Amino acid sequence: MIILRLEHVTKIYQTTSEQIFALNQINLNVRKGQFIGILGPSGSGKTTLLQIMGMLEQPTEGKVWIDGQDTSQLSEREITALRHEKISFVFQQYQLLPSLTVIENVLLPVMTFKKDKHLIERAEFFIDRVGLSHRRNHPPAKLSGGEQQRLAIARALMNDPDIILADEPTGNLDQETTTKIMDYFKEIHEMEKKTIVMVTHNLELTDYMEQTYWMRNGTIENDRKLKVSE
Ligand SMILES: Nc1ncnc2c1ncn2[C@@H]1O[C@H](COP(=O)(O)OP(=O)(O)OP(=O)(O)O)[C@@H](O)[C@H]1O
Repeated sequence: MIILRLEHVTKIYQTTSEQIFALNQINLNVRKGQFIGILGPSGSGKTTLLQIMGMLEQPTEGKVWIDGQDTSQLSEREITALRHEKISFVFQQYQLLPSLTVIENVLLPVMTFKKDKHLIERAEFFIDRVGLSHRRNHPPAKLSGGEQQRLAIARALMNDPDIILADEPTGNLDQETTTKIMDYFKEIHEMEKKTIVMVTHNLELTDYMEQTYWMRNGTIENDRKLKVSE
């Protein structure tokens, strides 16, 4: 089953002096439960692609289908609701709220700090899952980079998304911490059957991925140099 489909997606950024074709006629199908990697040089369009997949940006041309829904037909409000229901993000810079504690950051996607026992238990479950129970009431600034990214992964699981979009999630981490974080992604992929799309520069991470694509100047191709599952 196709969970994410891009059809002739083009994204043009208009600056005062030029038009930048960040994406040029991208066609891509992601199957439910797949773990795919997007690789390519700086400026090739990887982040733009991920943002369009997550409906944070709209394509200039073309369509994005999420779980069978043509998102071009949706209002802003419907897009927000669909994103909340189906998608979570993990970023290179973690994007945690510094004034909140670990547990409050995990509760943020469900927008509650009230004493909803079920949600608090759920947040505690994911905090435990990423090995941060002892840090429950600490602010993110007290955590290491790897711990902050584990917290971001716990937060990403809170709304039980079908799709996790990760943009260079290990870009700020050393090799050992990178392996730990990738093991969490592997576990989420295998045990929770989440679909994961990960942008990375790190060729070594492709061992974790079932399929990889290579981007160049806003176009995408199956990476034949790397492992392809089909
Ligand atoms: N908001 C914007 N306005 C104008 N141009 C933009 C904007 N966002 C991205 N671009 C341009 O679009 C192209 C693709 O950028 P994008 O960030 O998607 O590449 P990337 O492959 O993720 O790069 P990196 O690996 O360096 O993060 C680049 O030429 C970039 O300068």
